[in-house]
Amino acid sequence: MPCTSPVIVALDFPIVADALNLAKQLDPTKCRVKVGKELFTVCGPMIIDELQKLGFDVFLDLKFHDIPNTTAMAVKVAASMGVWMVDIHCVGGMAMMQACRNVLDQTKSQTLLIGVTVLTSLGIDDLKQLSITKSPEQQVLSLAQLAAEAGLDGLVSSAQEAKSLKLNFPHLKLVTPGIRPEGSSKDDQQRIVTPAQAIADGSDYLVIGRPITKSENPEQALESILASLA
Ligand SMILES: O=C(O)c1cc(=O)[nH]c(=O)n1[C@@H]1O[C@H](COP(=O)(O)O)[C@@H](O)[C@H]1O
Repeated sequence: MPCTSPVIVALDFPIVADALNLAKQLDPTKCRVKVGKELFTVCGPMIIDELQKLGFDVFLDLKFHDIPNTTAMAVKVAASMGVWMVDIHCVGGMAMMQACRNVLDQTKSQTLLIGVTVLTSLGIDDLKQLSITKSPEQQVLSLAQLAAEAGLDGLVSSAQEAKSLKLNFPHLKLVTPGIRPEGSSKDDQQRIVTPAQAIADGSDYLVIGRPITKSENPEQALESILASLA
């Protein structure tokens, strides 16, 4: 059965057995899974294969950012593993984003190409330190414009920007981390939104890690998030 759930569970683990143990507690019709830098660095492509065998769509979140050729070749290899979604940093620039778009088009890949705008761990003061004088929302919208022109399939941002992004870029998929159910710890995230609010504001996919993976009962945590969306 294809997955219609908006939830993507971030499998941020340093040990492959722990990641697979968590995945086995989840139903692939009720969520997708994300493999990020920690898990991929420890175990490489085998984890993609294992999760696909369990029936999951996999978002390979390595946030590629390099010169255009290097990034495009990395995206090409990622897509050849049959991942559902892959991401790149929009700040890599137009030529880099276009090179990634072209390589996926040339190989007729179905993998969704998503551009990371402003990380959800960053607030206005962090942007100032980076000599960015725009607000997070203005910066997200500027990068989204470039991503749209480059032909990307979607964007990663906080759900705090979802309303304006959906209004301006209705054809782009919005992937929003920094999701925190009411009362849960903010951890290192700054621009947080509850699951229900994120969906109400136009998010297509909610990336959720610790509120599910660190819960005593991850399956129940996922169920209660899904129930809050119903
Ligand atoms: O690309 C991402 O997935 C991502 C982008 C972003 O701006 N913020 C962000 O938190 N993420 C990822 O989303 C996940 C969030 O995890 P939790 O904070 O535990 O819910 C982590 O795996 C992050 O790497």
